[in-house]
Amino acid sequence: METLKGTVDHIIFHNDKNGYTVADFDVDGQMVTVVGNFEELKEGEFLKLTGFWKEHQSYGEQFQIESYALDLPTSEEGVIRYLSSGLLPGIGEKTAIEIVNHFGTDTLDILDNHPDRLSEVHGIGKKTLDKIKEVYSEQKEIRDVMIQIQEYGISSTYAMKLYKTYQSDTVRVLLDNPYQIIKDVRGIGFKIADQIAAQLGFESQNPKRILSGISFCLQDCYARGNTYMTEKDLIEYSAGILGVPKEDIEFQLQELALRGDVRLEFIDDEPAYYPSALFEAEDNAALSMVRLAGAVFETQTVDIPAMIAAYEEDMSIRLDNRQAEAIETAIENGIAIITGGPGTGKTTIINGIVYIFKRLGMKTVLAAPTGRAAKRITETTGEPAKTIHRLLEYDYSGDDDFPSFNRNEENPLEVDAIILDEASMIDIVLLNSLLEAIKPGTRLILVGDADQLPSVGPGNVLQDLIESNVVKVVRLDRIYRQSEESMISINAHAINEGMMPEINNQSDFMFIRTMDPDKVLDTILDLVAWRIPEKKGFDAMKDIQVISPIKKGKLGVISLNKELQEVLNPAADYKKEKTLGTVVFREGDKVMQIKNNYKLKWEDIHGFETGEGVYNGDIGNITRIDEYNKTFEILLTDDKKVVYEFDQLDELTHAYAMTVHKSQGSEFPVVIMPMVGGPPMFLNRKLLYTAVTRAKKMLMLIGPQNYFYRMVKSGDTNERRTALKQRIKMYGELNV
Ligand SMILES: Nc1ncnc2c1ncn2[C@@H]1O[C@H](COP(=O)(O)OP(=O)(O)OP(=O)(O)O)[C@@H](O)[C@H]1O
Repeated sequence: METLKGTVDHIIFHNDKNGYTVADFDVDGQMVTVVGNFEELKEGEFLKLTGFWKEHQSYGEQFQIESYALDLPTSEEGVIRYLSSGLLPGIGEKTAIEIVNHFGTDTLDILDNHPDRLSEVHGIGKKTLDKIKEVYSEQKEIRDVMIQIQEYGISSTYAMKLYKTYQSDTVRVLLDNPYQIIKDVRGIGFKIADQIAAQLGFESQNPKRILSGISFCLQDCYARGNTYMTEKDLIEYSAGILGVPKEDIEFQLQELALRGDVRLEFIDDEPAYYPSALFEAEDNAALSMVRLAGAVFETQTVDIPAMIAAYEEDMSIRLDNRQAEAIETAIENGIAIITGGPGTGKTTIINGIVYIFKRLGMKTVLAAPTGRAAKRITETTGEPAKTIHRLLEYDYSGDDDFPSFNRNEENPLEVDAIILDEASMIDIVLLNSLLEAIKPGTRLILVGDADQLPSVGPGNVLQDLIESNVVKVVRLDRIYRQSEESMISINAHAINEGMMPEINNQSDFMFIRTMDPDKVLDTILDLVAWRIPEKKGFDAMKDIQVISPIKKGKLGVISLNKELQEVLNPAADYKKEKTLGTVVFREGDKVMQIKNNYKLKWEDIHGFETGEGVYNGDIGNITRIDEYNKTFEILLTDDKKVVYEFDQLDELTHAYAMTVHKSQGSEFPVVIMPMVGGPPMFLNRKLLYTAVTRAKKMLMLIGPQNYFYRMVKSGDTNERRTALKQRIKMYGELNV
């Protein structure tokens, strides 16, 4: 390792997201290029850099920075360069020389301790002096704090993040409770805070450490979809992570419960802990469910069979008994659940309910947990559907994990009925928010496929509701989309029942058997880029979607995206590119929005319509990268043009391939999926069933057949620890 001392002369490049910076650095008048990760670097700063020299293919010799610290120059020449670097307002080279001529090597000491003496120098008036004093003292504070925290061995990147949050309080906060930074500083989790604490000399049995470690374990539990952890599991897990005796965990758990951070409950006679917010969500949701389900509607005056008959006539179909029962149940009850596999008529029933409610003069809204799903429902029903976040008027300023909404108990939705499609995707927190905004007398109809993967967020909502036996459930079981040539629906139903489907490569459900992962990859690339577009006329970008059960590895989404980009949109001189970390975004790329952004503006390219809101799962193509304005232009599949700033790039990912979880709620003409091996916890029947049901016209599975077989036979090993079912039963029995 070497050290360099000098002034930041010019920042050539800075990536706001990961801090990657390239700069010209002035070492005693000699310019060198330095590269490294900086939270924020200012031109003019004097730094001590530690790192090593390396040769870059195109740019020659560069200094790669491992760590840095703010420092001060010692030579007169260095001080002149430092003062005139632009860091201090009103000081150019001429004034800097005059200052140093006057004070010599004491200059910085004068600035630190007797800044008023600067007025002795010709050309520095009161205004300039005041400004210099202000900026210099800010600089000094940053320098002092940074020097102090870096002495504890905290890396420069974290040191700057900490300083930005706490400023002059940084050291005090760190010494008092380094675990506090997990809550306050974005991007710092338990593991980093724990390392910092160790460097500060915190013992492993320090109560603050144990409290924070338990919270981390609980958080990890709900990141896996559970709402609680049994006491036994939580103690074992925490003791393992923290490396302390179980008794220490038990003791601090009581402390957390006393503080109200966690909630102790007995579930099936076993003690269990919830993060308090999740307990509230689950318990409130259960209570609201029971209350809504208990609503009685006067429907004697409504001739339901006649209304159904009118709908049948208008649509020229004949509903089967279950379908008719589904509509009746929705009309007669406060809550109804309508569940069924693909092609069993869920959309047909939604249309029927909307049709009848309209005739009854009822105000009805359609909603879905994701933007993609809402869009699809709008397309299939012809009725406008909203995301739940939109419906409830999401408050942007809040925390994404526990969102707050303008529609709530005090300001409920003024509607007569809410139909929620893709209900399997709703998590417990969002369900609770929705229920809070529903006033008595409003009907709630949940439509979905209970056999699909549960929500990404915590809870197992749809299945728990069904199993509670308190809410009315109708299961649609007859498949209508079953024309002779369509094996996708038939096979999806077979998979769902744990039976090996019939595979006949003449149908729309195909399986290509290949053992070698390299071959699987080659086949996918060949199919997407050439064979399917040429032989079947599907568009490689628009119609074909590759999905994968995994993110990492050769057949994971990250690698597939790189490979598919290479064949579908290779680099070319005329295509501009922008790199984010290791990902290259290129004009022409297929990309996907990965979070809901309700403020992002769009413009319909066919008309003058404009609006706001681009949703998690929206797909489009990069049509333009504009280096000058630092923007990206994206054309979404529904012909909306959206302009992103460069610093919003982390809201996008390539969409040549996506995970099965991400594909939930969307459908594609052609779906291609590699078969990969892995634990049944992740690779199970539900996942396969969800993947298969994404395909509308053609499905191709590629890989070893035994992986396929294992998934079909694996059953539902994805059991989550949730207690919505038990709570609904309990409140139901209490007759609240
Ligand atoms: N009772 C019926 N008689 C005749 N055709 C029906 C009947 N019910 C549904 N269909 C037809 O079956 C097809 C599938 O129905 P629908 O789209 O409502 O099912 P779905 O459950 O919403 O499917 P998916 O979840 O796969 O989108 C449609 O073409 C629909 O018109």
